[in-house]
Amino acid sequence: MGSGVDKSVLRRLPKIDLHLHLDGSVRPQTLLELAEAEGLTLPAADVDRLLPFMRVEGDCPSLVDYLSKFDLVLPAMQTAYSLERIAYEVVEQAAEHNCKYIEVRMGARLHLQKGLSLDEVIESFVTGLSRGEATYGVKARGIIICMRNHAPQDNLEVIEAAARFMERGVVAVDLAGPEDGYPPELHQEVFDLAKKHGLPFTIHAGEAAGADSIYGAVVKLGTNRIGHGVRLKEDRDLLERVRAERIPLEFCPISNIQTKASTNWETYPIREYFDQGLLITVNTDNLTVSDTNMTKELAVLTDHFQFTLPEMEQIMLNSVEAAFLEKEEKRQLHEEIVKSFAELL
Ligand SMILES: O=c1[nH]cnc2c1ncn2[C@@H]1O[C@H](CO)[C@@H](O)[C@H]1O
Ligand SMILES: [Zn+2]
Repeated sequence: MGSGVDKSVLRRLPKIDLHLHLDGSVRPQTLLELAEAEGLTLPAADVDRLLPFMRVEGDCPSLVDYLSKFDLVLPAMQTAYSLERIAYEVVEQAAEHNCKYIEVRMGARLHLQKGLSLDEVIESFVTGLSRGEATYGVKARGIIICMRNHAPQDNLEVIEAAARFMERGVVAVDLAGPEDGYPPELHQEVFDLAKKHGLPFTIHAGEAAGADSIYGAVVKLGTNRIGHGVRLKEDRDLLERVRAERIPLEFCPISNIQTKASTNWETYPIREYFDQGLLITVNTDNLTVSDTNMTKELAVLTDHFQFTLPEMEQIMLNSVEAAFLEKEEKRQLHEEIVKSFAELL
């Protein structure tokens, strides 16, 4: 198997990661230090022993099981200092894999447990991203997540807060969390408000639930992008519409297998969708929880799906098209990707 792409080349390729959760990407060493400073109890006192509690190991039965991993880190993400630091370190980790542009997402309401306001949470987050961008030269923007299991009323406040940061690094909003039992339509009003503010959005759909969930996101809510969308092939008409409208799919291969969006690589539809002309992008989802990075994700493409370097370049250019950036910023990013690939090929 494999398409003969040299693994050392994969790390050096220029990359874009559009689907990356802040709380799923905390370094274990950072969690240890934050817990120590804040007097929080952890199940282990060193990195090696802590890691199994932070990432999915072996078989993970479902998305709900996967999401339980986030309970461990959230208590240590309740201060301006920790949010700023973790955001900065996500940019640092992206730089290690030659990412040129990343969109990092966070559920603002998950960080209110120690008295921070929504605005303070978002402020700390975008400050960390900009400090990371200034240090590492990785362009970093923020997406603010509404949780599907939170009341729409609470999510309306999240949208209002996100809108106040549109000039300071927030480029979009999202809907995440447990998919079964929480169809996108529950939050129709929330995303209508995002539209009113001119805030684009992406919706997690077609990961744990089927094509109905993607239908809700695309047809009812009018989403700009789809988080995952793996199960799109269950509705051929909808697939055709997503293709024709060039609605990007944010695939996260390693996470998608862990959460059982597909049971194995044989049934994972990335090659099929790519060849059909869907706007496929490849992303990490959660660096720590999924024990991944962009180099590993690209290795999956060569090892299991025989993607060639020019095809990987196309995937990165799809990400440029899908990015929540202004036209001129996209033009520059496009140029940078093409130039770096030309130097490496
Ligand atoms: O793959 C995913 N699907 C759905 N929800 C997710 C995924 N990864 C993380 N989160 C959820 O988003 C919250 C904010 O980052 C996390 O706390 C987790 O509940
Ligand atoms: Zn996600």
